[in-house]
Amino acid sequence: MQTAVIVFPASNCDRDAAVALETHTGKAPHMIWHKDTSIPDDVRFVVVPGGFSYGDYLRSGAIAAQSPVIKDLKQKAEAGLPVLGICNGFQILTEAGMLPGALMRNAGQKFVCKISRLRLANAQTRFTKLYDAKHEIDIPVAHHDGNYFADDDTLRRIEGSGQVVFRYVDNPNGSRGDIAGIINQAGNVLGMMPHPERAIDPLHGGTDGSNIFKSILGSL
Ligand SMILES: NC(=O)CC[C@H](N)C(=O)O
Repeated sequence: MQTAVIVFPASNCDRDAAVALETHTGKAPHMIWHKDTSIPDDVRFVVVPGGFSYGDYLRSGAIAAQSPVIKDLKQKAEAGLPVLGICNGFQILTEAGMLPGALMRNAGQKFVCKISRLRLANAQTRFTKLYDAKHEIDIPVAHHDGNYFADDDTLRRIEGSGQVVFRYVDNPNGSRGDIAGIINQAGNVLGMMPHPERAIDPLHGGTDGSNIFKSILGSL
């Protein structure tokens, strides 16, 4: 199955995302430079990877959200293409208006780099259906702007419609509602601050991230 990773200036988790996709599909993804204006039609799943696109200037993800390829990504996502935004990728998807809310500076003002324990807030999405809803999972985080914010109305709406997918057990960044990951209303765009692509091999210290890739790829 053909997948793709979008690469921005100063993406640094694009290779990890590519390894995760190749591990789960047996096929190398297309690496799509952000200046490309379209995503090839054979692509069935896109990862917007982590990193420090444009040096995190202005706001993390704000400049990358204006990249030419985002227009086509938006159109294809609206038509149903599944998209996973990881860390800086999540920031880019919120800045592009593809997911609600914003990622602000961590409450502690420091970069946080550790394994975080997550609860499944919704184990029935296309990205999480292979998880046991009762299990907690360990996935690494590495960010300075992971403090999820949404206004009260938005928060009520996403909580009410099952769009909160992951919550931190031990909130490392001050996110409202301990939110670590959310999905769009249509259920095909997931954004999360933790890095599932860094938890797919026992050599990573754990494989709890694998089921995200298996769930979404298995749904295609
Ligand atoms: N690992 C990442 O993607 C980091 C995201 C972003 N640059 C931040 O520090 O918040």
